[in-house]
Amino acid sequence: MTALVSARSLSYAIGGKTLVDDVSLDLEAGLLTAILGPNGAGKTTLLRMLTGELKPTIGSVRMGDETLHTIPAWRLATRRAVMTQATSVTFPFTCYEVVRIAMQSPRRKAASASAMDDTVVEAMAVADVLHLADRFYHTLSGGEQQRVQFARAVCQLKSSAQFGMPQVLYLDEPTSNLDLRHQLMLIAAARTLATAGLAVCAILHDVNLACSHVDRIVMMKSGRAVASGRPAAIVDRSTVRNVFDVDILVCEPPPAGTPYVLPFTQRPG
Ligand SMILES: Nc1ncnc2c1ncn2[C@@H]1O[C@H](COP(=O)(O)OP(=O)(O)OP(=O)(O)O)[C@@H](O)[C@H]1O
Repeated sequence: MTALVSARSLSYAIGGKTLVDDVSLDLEAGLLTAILGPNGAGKTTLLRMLTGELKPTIGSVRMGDETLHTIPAWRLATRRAVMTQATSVTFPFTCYEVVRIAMQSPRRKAASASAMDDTVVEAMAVADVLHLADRFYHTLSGGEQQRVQFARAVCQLKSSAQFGMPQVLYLDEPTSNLDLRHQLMLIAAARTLATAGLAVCAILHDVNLACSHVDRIVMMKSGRAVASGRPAAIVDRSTVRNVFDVDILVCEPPPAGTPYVLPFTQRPG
């Protein structure tokens, strides 16, 4: 399969500290990839290089046959969307307005007002926030705000689909504030988007959720990718112990797409 995004030998250093060290990965259309690892492992720094927000100190990111940093911002916005960890909105926008902002690309082909509304409504329905459309964003709970941000990212890509370019969706800890049902809903929505042809890349902390729902996992520790591949191929007792310093009691691969609970115990000493 051809990679939509190809990162080679990415390193990022600041103030004499190397945050990401020689990481290579491919993101392919149709696949949901999770980046896992402990706090401070370099996951967000890696994601920010993949999205183009940070320029690697060493290495390069290619999107299709172009180098990421040569793609103009307006065109990049039609090809990749990013849901960041926390997004505050200063002005008293409604949720509908927060999602609709994602459609306001200056190079967007003219669309009728009703067509715009349809895309916003569709994205809000995917994130289960349609019932919050008229609420002020700043009055929502953390989990509700997170789902609105997911809708915003989905809206950005759906409204750019008319350009016919391959698209990538990046999600930085998209389930961190969500209840169990909405965690499963969001990961299922991400999977549906991947099945529809997007490359989806999500930073997750829930190893269970990743094992049962994603196609590929990249495990990071201390800035390096220490394992990558299919969940069943790389998530075992020794990898989890090495990366998270936690012993797994049971590690049975679940049936595809089903949630399950993996009992953990803290390593003694
Ligand atoms: N601008 C910076 N200057 C110095 N250190 C930084 C800077 N940005 C991040 N770091 C450090 O780099 C390391 C990696 O940060 P990063 O946010 O990529 O980790 P992460 O794996 O996403 O962690 P988390 O799971 O906690 O979100 C952390 O130790 C962080 O404190």
